[in-house]
Amino acid sequence: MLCKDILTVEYFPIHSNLFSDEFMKDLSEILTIAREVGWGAASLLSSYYHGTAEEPNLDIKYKDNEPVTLADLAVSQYILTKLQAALGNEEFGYISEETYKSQHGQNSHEWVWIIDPLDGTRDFITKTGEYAIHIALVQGTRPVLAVVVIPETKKLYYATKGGGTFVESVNGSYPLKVTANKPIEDLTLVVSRSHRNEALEYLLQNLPCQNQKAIGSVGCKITAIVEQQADIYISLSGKSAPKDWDMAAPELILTEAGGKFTHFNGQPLEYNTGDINQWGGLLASNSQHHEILCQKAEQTLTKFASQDGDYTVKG
Ligand SMILES: Nc1ncnc2c1ncn2[C@@H]1O[C@H](COP(=O)(O)O)[C@@H](OP(=O)(O)O)[C@H]1O
Ligand SMILES: [Mg+2]
Repeated sequence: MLCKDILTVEYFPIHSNLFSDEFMKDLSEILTIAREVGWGAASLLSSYYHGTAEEPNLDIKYKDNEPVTLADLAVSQYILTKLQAALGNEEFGYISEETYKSQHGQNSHEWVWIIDPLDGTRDFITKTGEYAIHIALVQGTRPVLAVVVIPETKKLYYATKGGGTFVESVNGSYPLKVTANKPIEDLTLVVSRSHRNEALEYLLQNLPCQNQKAIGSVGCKITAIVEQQADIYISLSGKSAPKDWDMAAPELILTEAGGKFTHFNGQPLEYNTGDINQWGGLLASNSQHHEILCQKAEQTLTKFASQDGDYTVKG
């Protein structure tokens, strides 16, 4: 496992030309750092999950109705400290779920790390095992590098823009590609266990794919798709919305494996725009029937809105 201390890694400059050879070399060096940080973070998070941490008490508090534990805070600090020690603050900005304040708005750096130290905190607390660590590097508004770690399966997924998706475990590292050859009725859809609302329930009941299962954490849902245990993920905001750190890393892991991840209207997701919320309907798939499912989701929501005048994607 790659868990060696990265504090000694030398600082190296970033080049703004995304597809130059020099940049690709730098991106692969940055990926090595991000993977090491991912494994280290997984080991720390797992120690809280299994009660072997020095201070295993989770001290659960609630912020905007979402639980936050000492594990979220400790892992956030670990990831930020390690990345900043290796890469500095001059060329990179850092957004972590646990340090972000809504008044921060848009980070002015071209290169911004977007970090969710513990995605699926509710599942972490209720011990379903479905929780993940997300680390994404965004250039402008789009992800170029991603690491998603699932501590309970001891698997780390990584992707770079144009470089494909890989899964790493004690057995080594393998490329992952999704395949698509099922009729729409046979697709398996994964959805949140704990963030559901009336509009989402209505949508789920009216989609052509009725094989549906609840999984905690966006990272766990998306990796279920790249592992071909599921085909589609749908997210629909209500009074609150998922955030940039929930989506940025999982999105690149899926799209580099051949999947698609868009708003229901087909538009790509954007990150670090100044509004950290990912409002509206999002559909992730292994690419098959993506457009038709997006259309059906939009039509179904329009029908729902005509029956329930109160519904809007923000409220
Ligand atoms: N409607 C919503 N409002 C706020 N956060 C949401 C949300 N839907 C999903 N999320 C966030 O997305 C992550 C995965 O949720 P779920 O397991 O329900 O799919 C959680 O992140 P955190 O655990 O990092 O807070 C959760 O807070
Ligand atoms: Mg999250």
